Amino acid sequence: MVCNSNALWSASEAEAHINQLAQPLDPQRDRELLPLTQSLGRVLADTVTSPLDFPHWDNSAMDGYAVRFADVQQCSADRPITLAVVTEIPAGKIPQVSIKAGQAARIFTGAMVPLGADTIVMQEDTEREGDRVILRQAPQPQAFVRHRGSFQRSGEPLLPAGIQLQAADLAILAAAQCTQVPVYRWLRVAIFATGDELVPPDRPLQPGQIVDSNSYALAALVQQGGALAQVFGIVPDSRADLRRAIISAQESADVILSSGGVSVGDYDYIDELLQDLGATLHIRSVAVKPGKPLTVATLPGVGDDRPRLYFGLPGNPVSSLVTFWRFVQPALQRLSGRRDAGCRWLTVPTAEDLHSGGGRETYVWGRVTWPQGGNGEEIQFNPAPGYQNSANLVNLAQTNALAQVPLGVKRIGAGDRVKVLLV
Ligand SMILES: Nc1nc2c(c(=O)[nH]1)N[C@H]1C(S)=C(S)[C@@H](COP(=O)(O)OP(=O)(O)OC[C@H]3O[C@@H](n4cnc5c(N)ncnc54)[C@H](O)[C@@H]3O)O[C@H]1N2
Ligand code: MOO
Ligand SMILES: [Mg+2]
Repeated sequence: MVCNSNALWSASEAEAHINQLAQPLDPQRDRELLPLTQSLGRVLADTVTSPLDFPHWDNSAMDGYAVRFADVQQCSADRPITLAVVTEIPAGKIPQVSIKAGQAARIFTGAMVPLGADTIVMQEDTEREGDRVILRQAPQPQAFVRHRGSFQRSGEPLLPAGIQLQAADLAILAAAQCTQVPVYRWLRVAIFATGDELVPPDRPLQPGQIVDSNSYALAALVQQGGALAQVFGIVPDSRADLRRAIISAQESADVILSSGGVSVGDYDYIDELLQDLGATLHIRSVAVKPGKPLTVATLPGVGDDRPRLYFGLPGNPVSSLVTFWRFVQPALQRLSGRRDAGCRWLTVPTAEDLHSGGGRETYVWGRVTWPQGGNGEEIQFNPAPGYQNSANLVNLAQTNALAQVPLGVKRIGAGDRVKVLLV
């Protein structure tokens, strides 16, 4: 089935349509429980609720003395107050006595505040004489007490579903004794490269041949994005081989990425085969440069009823990566259950003039650089030096941003601000 797929889509229309097609994994069905130590980078499938109050009990934020505020509120340099130190409470020990009028407890950071005391005085503000402590200034009431539940109450949500777990999140899960973490299963992404001219990197090149570099870039991007890359390798420009590759990808993956074979050449078979296989073709070309031929289709699931999302990326190495960054990456994030799915844009000055033909939204590849020291430099975009051509992967190395020259704009001058996609 073909649905308005012959239109030339604008980038934002294509993005919105892909967003609708990319339905997230099911948080119930598509989940696994993982040990905490294996959950870094995975996407939380459920809200995690705190089983505990944070802090778990009133405790001291300082090394010093636990006192009763009523005893010391009047004290000053002229009227120092002396309290009897009746006990010592290190961290991890349960206070053995409660503090009565005229008494104090020696206490350390993280230790439980004893009954009777309500205020901590840091030791730098005290003088110790034997088993007595002298105060010459009044503390604030409840000073340096970290109260039970003041950070978070038990039963309240600690972490929301859909976040990609980072170091600080693991710390919270550990503190909440959540040792088995509910995460979305890996999203499975099949990748294959099409073209009779392609060979793997370890084969001697014959005239007319080039190395399949796209498979390596795409697999790396899929892995970086937190999905499982299933690399199928090189498929020749043959209908039968391509058909077999698509069917086996349909059996094993949630998303299928191919590169090459989506333009108008006699050996560009992808769209025709997708139609033969019952796919719905949504998008066939987008007004972006590089990357105009971009096929987006849905295929029926094999083995389960989840539709497979198919991206036929253009073969040119830069086009293939740029369309991944602009259209596939946010879709994979969304499919993986991420609540923050989407492109990350920033507006920064460009260090050099940027050019476009004006007929397509154009992406200039390069680097956003951050100032190294506080010497007044600004964050800026630097286009990659050398020839910006969709077949030139040499100057694509170390790209971390694509500057967007909007449709109809032919030049953005050095020093002017430009919208960049962080990749
Ligand atoms: N008559 C027209 N020709 C072309 C158009 C057009 O609108 N009309 N569009 C051009 C644009 S723009 C692009 S981008 C390419 C896209 O072509 P395909 O997606 O069909 O890709 P192929 O033809 O298979 O290959 C294009 C190019 O890329 C090299 N390639 C392919 N696969 C890989 C790989 N895995 N690793 C590295 N390099 C690869 C391939 O050798 C070709 O040089 O179409 C234009 N043509
Ligand atoms: O879009 Mo093609 O990617 O210009 O070479
Ligand atoms: Mg072609």
